[in-house]
Formats: sequence, structure tokens, C-alpha cells
Amino acid sequence: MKRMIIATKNKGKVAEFQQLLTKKGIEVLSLLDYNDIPDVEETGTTFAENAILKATTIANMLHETVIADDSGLIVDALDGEPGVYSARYAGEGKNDQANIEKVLVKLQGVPFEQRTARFHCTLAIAKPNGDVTTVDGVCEGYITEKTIGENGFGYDPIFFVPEKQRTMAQLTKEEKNEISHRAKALQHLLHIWDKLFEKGNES
Ligand SMILES: O=P(O)(O)OP(=O)(O)OP(=O)(O)OC[C@H]1O[C@@H](n2cnc3c(O)ncnc32)[C@H](O)[C@@H]1O
Ligand SMILES: [Mg+2]
Repeated sequence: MKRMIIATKNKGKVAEFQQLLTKKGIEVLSLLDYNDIPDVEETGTTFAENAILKATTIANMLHETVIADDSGLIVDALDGEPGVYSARYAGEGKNDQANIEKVLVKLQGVPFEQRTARFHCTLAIAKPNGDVTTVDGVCEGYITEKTIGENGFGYDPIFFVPEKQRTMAQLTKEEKNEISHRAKALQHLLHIWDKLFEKGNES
């Protein structure tokens, strides 16, 4: 396995997959390397449904094995919101700033110890023959009261990571990849990698 296509148009995700997979000798391509790939409509109500939808649609379109990532932020005090709707929480425009603002406004007055949250990532790996497998990763933390840090993407500036005593947006890419939901899911996938691609099982 010399290269892998990640079925995403999210630059932040691509950068993280690149860092994680390049050190395994795998070149990462994404949908940003292709022209005219339409957005897959995320009609599922779970991360797994959406990850499978994205992976199988793109594997079928490109006739290649691909990995799709469906992920999001789950805030306990908001009954699990924004959850699967994380990318479009404040509207269809996928505006990170507006999404963050909406979470912070809804959590106004909620004390720190009740601001527990987690990032969830489901990865689906789909082969052109229709085989699909999913793995998950979770990262626990707290929602801050204001944005702190410049790195990462999405909700990283309001996600405090107890292990690192900083927000996700204050971590380097390497530090985020030590603890993130995405890195943990990918680790699970790499554990079953040989089984997925053993002889007679490649296509
Ligand atoms: O569907 P693709 O093309 O992969 O890109 P997307 O940005 O739409 O991705 P999702 O549908 O999986 O939505 C996930 C959203 O959850 C948030 N999110 C996921 N992982 C995150 C991370 O590591 N740090 C911060 N926010 C994250 C962020 O707002 C994402 O836009
Ligand atoms: Mg999406």
C-alpha cells in the first residue's frame, strides 16, 4: 500500500492524515487533488452512517479504496449537540467561527466542571468491491469560555484537553496527533490493516 485517498475536502483533516500516514510510508491524496468531485450529501443520523456513505460513494466513483472521516463535537450540557451536525451547526455555510460562537452562547453560565465534551471520529474504509469497515476514536475534554489558540481547525480553539492542559488549538500538529479522536481511530484501522489487505482480500 503506497498511497491512500482520503474522501474529504477538509484541509485540516488532510493535514492530520498526512502527518500520521506519511511516517508509515503511505502517500495521502484527498478530494482536493481531484477536480469536479461533488459533495456527498450527509443524510445519516450517526457518524458511522455518514462515514460509510462518503466512503462507499467515493470508492465507487474513483474505483479505488478510500477512507472517509465523519467526526464532530459532542457537548454533554447540550444533550450531545452539535454531534453529527458539527460542520453545519450554525447553518449550511460550514463557518467554524459561527459554529464556535453558537456553542459558547448556548453554554453561557454553565460552570467549567459541567462543560464536559468529546470529539468523536468514525473512519470508514471502503473498497471498490463494496466491502466497508468502520473504526472509532474519541477524545475527552472541556469547552472553554472563549477561543484560545490558532492551530488546528473547527472547534479546536474552544476544546480544552486535560492531558495537555491546553486547548486543541494550542497544540502542534504532532501533539494533537498524540491524543486526537482521529489519530485514535486511525490507530485502530492500522491494527487491522494487514487483515484488510491480506492476499485474496486486496480488492
Ligand atoms: O465531510 P468532509 O469533506 O470530510 O469535511 P467536513 O468538514 O464536512 O467534516 P464532517 O462532515 O466530518 O464534519 C466534522 C465537523 O466537526 C468538527 N471537527 C471534526 N474533527 C475536528 C477536530 O479534529 N477539531 C476540531 N473540529 C473538528 C469540524 O467542525 C468539522 O467541520
Ligand atoms: Mg462533511
